[in-house]
Amino acid sequence: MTSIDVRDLSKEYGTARAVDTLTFSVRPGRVTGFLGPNGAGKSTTMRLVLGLDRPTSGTATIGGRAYADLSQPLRTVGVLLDARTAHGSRTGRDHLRTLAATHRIPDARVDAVLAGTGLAAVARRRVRTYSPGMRQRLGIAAALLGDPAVLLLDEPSNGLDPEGIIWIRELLRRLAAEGRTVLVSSHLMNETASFADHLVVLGRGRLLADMPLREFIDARVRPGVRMRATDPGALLRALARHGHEAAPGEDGAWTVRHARVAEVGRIAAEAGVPLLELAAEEATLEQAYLDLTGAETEFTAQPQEA
Ligand SMILES: Nc1ncnc2c1ncn2[C@@H]1O[C@H](COP(=O)(O)OP(=O)(O)OP(=O)(O)O)[C@@H](O)[C@H]1O
Repeated sequence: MTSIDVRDLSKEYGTARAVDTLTFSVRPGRVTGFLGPNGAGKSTTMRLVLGLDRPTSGTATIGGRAYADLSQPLRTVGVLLDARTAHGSRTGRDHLRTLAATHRIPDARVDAVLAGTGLAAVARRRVRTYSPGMRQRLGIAAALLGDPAVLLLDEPSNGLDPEGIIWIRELLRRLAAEGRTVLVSSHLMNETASFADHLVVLGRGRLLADMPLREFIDARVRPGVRMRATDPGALLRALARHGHEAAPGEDGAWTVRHARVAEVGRIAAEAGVPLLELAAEEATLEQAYLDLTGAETEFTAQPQEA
C-alpha cells in the first residue's frame, strides 16, 4: 500500500512562505479532498510531492521514496495538474501512445483507458478539436495509463458536463475502493462532499484540518430543521418549553437550530399545531469549510471605502 507522506515541509519564495512546516499523510483506500482558499499552498504542495519544485526544508515522499527516485513514476503516480498539456496537433490516441511508449506500457492499455474515459469515439481526432471536457477526460486517461497506486488530481471535474461529473465521482470512489491512494484538490464543495472520505485543508501554507469528511462537518456545523406552521406563535412557545429556539426566515418559514425533524414533529403534534412544512437542513461541507477558512482567506474581499 502506497501513502503520500509530507513531513515538516516548507517552501519559501523570496520572503513569502507558500508552504509552512506542513505534516500530513494521504492514505490508500479512500479519496482525500485537498482544500484551501486561493494561495493556500495546495499546488505548491503537489508540485513538491511530484519533485517539480525543491522544498526549502522537509520532505515529501510517495511510498517512502522521493518522486525523483521512483523507477517508473507513471506506473506509481497518476497526475492531472493541467489538462492543456497535450499537443493540439496529435490525436488523443497518439498522445497517450507516446506517453505509454516512454514507460513500456502496451498499446492495449491505451485503448483500455480511452474506452474507460469515454474517449473511444474521438480517439483518432486531433486534440485541438477537443472540447474542454474531452481534454479533461484525456488528462484523466493519461493519469490512469500506468495503472498507478497513487492518483494526484487537481480539479478533475473542470469542464465536465453533468454526466461527466457523475462519471468522475464514481471513478474516484472506485479507484479508492480498489485500494489506491487518491488525492483530489478542488474548490467545489458540493462535488468534494460527494466523493471524499477524508479532508486535508490548508490555509496560508499551514495545515488547518486533517480528518474524515463527516467529522469535519459535524464538528463545525450543527444540523437544523426548517418548518412552517399554521400557528407559529403556539409552536414557538411549545418549542421553547423543550429548550428550542427558532429563527424566522425571509419566506415565512422558521429554522430550529440543533434540532431533529422527529423531535420538532412530535412537539408540534403534542401542541396540536398543524405543520405546513417540516424538513431537515443538513449541515454542508460548504458551511463547515467557510466557517474554518473565513479568518484564513488571503484574498477575503474588504469593504470598499466610499
Ligand atoms: N513560483 C512562485 N513564485 C513565487 N510565489 C509563488 C510561486 N508559486 C506559488 N507562489 C505563491 O505561493 C502561495 C501558494 O500558492 P499555491 O499556488 O500553492 O496556492 P493554491 O492553494 O494552489 O491556490 P489556488 O487555489 O489559487 O490554486 C501563493 O501566495 C502564491 O502566490
